[in-house]
Amino acid sequence: MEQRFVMKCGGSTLAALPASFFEDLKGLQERDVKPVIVHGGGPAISETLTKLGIESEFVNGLRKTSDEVLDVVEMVLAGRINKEIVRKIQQSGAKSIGLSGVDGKLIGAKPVANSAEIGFVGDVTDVNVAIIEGIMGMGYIPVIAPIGIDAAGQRYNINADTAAGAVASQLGVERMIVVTDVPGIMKTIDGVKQVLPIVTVEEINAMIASGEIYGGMIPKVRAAIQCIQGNVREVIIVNGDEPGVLSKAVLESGIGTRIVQA
Ligand SMILES: Nc1ncnc2c1ncn2[C@@H]1O[C@H](COP(=O)(O)OP(=O)(O)O)[C@@H](O)[C@H]1O
Ligand SMILES: CC(=O)N[C@@H](CCC(=O)OP(=O)(O)O)C(=O)O
Repeated sequence: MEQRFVMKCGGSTLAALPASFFEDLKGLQERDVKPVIVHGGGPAISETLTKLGIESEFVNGLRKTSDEVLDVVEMVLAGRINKEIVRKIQQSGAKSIGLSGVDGKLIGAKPVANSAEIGFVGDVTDVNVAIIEGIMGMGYIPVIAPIGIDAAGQRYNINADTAAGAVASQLGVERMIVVTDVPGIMKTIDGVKQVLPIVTVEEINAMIASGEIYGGMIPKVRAAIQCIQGNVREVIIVNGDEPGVLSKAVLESGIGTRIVQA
């Protein structure tokens, strides 16, 4: 039976993903396990902003986004990174279509609560699920850049973990896989730093409060909590470097960190 999952690929790991990662993805698709990809690209955006001499800063993990910054975010995410992923999937022999949340009003957005401080950063209001399902129905893997749009046509920069969580929730997939540059949520126990195989919402909240979860891990766990409080069964955080990581996450257990309802 067909099984669908959302995969979020972080900018921390994208450039380093080996060809075998995309072959693994193709293998899953052949087994009727259908992916939808939402990607980030934070480091590439920062690099391009620096090259262009445009200042940018993060406030609580979100990039302060002026109109000028927004142009660069869209150019890098919807242009370079999105097409790079589509090309790599196609090289593996699978079919793929890349688009941003602006295309077909795929990701509806509104300004975040503190937009007066951080500018054109958005929260997701709705996801045009029919477009994603249409692309999947034609046998293509959708690759989505996290730019949103509101009814007036204004664009917003959306954190990629947040966008992926919203897509997973609204598609009603069984699982979301978050591919990043660490093997899961780490915790130091008895002086030894280790990956937690499974965590609950309560444990995550305690780890944020204690500072054991910080920085880029925060939007991931927040998006995960939102997902599993809806009808997504589990969110798995894994390292893209690990050989065969996707099939291990989907078909087996015992890889990365699983975030589940208590
Ligand atoms: N408890 C934790 N376990 C693992 N990584 C953590 C933890 N808390 C914070 N992090 C940080 O989160 C980073 C991943 O987030 P980020 O750099 O934003 O990646 P991505 O580009 O994949 O979204 C890790 O590299 C690590 O520095
Ligand atoms: C609002 C906001 O911060 N948007 C992010 C979008 C990209 C992203 O989230 O990329 P990663 O997954 O690689 O971090 C940014 O501008 O960097």
